[in-house]
Amino acid sequence: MRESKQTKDVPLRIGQQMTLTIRSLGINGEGIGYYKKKIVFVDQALPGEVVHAELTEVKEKYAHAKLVKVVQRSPARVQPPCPVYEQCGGCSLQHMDYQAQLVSKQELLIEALRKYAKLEHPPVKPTIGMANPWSYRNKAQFQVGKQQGQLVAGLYRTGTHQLVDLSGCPVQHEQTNQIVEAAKQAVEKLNIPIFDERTRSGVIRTIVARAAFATGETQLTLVTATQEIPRVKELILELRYRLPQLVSIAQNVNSRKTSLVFGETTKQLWGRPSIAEKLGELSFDLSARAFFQLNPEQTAKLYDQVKQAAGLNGTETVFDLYCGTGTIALWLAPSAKEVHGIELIPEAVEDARQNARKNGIANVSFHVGKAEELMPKWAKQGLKADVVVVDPPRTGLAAELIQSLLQVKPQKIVYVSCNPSTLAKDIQRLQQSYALKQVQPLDMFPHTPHVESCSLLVRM
Ligand SMILES: C[S@@+](CC[C@H](N)C(=O)[O-])C[C@H]1O[C@@H](n2cnc3c(N)ncnc32)[C@H](O)[C@@H]1O
Repeated sequence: MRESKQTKDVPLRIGQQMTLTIRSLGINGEGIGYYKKKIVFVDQALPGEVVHAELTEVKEKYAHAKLVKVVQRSPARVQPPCPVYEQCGGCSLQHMDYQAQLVSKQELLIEALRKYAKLEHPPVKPTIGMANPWSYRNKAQFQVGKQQGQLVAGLYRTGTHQLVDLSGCPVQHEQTNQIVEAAKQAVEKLNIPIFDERTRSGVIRTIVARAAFATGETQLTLVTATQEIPRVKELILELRYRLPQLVSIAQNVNSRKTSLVFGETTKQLWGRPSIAEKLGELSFDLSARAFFQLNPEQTAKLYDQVKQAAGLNGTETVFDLYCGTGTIALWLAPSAKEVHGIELIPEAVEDARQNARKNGIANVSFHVGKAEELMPKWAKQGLKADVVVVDPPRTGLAAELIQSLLQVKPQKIVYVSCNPSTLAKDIQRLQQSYALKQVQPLDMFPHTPHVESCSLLVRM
């Protein structure tokens, strides 16, 4: 179907079919085309392709469409290897060749910096990818349910309550897949009831499997709606028989009506309360609920980029803002005079302090609070940084923090971002006193549209 004059002033409607040329990739991995100047996001369409698409949603400024047919195919189009790729929606770029994914992530950053930071030639480097972009996730956190009498474990299809079975998920590490399968089999064999959200009856809600890549230790946590698990002793024996490499079996109790996975109470059913993991030179004890980055191989590369950008010589005071469990601070501490971290969540700060003790690192301190409140307060008290690392959530930096950075003027700002748009908007504001020297994209989650980057801003 060609764009015709006939339809020029007729509003678009759901169900309408059209032919579009896809110009670029959107932040959620959809192809972007234009129909009479209106932006149309087409799921699973790739840049350079000509596609037939059918509108599924029409808004004032944009529309969404589903792909009906690829008329002209991109050379980057590949057959997605995962059998539930369409239903799951987690890896929405699996239909794109991996090298092309890396290029598109670099382009997304360039586009965002052109649009919001008004930079004609943003200094964005090629994306650092993975040699093997599969089996990279160290943790599976799968809901369980019954479908046609079968026990399934996986994730809900986006926007629905339909569970997609993720047996053998190709981005999960082999060990986490094995743990999930064995846990399913053991629960099924012993007839332990699965939690049913509608009736709010049953026991098992979620299977959480974690593997420590550096040490090979593994951990299983069963999240239950009830305090007790029926036949728990038999269950432990079954799990140990099926998974001889397990180091830790825990139960977390979550009886609330909530979309949060974990409840307040965790009980150790068998083995050690935590597993040992290493990242670079650092050691970690990971308890059932402890946060740890999901792709350790890329995390180490990201932190090396942060270190390189910070360019420390041992004399600097560094702030690690939005520090989580303190891993960036600990990565930098041996090269700095001192590092101070700020993080909103008290449990994460506790973990950060514990991680510092475990690694014998004394020139760090971690503080609970909002970065935008503590940093100006410290400045008033005379504590200022030479280098500030920020790693905010998707929303980017708080306006008060940007203001404080512009007042205190540290020599360097190293900005770790998971959202090109907010990064570019924040850089636009910081540009009055800082020059953007480089942006290094890094692929933390291959086959997903997630774009992580590390940028260096230097005081002018
Ligand atoms: C992207 S994570 C940072 C992770 C950490 N740097 C790492 O590498 O593991 C963002 C963190 O910022 C924290 N956070 C959110 N808002 C904050 C605020 N206003 N001040 C300080 N921390 C905040 C979140 O709790 C979260 O741990």
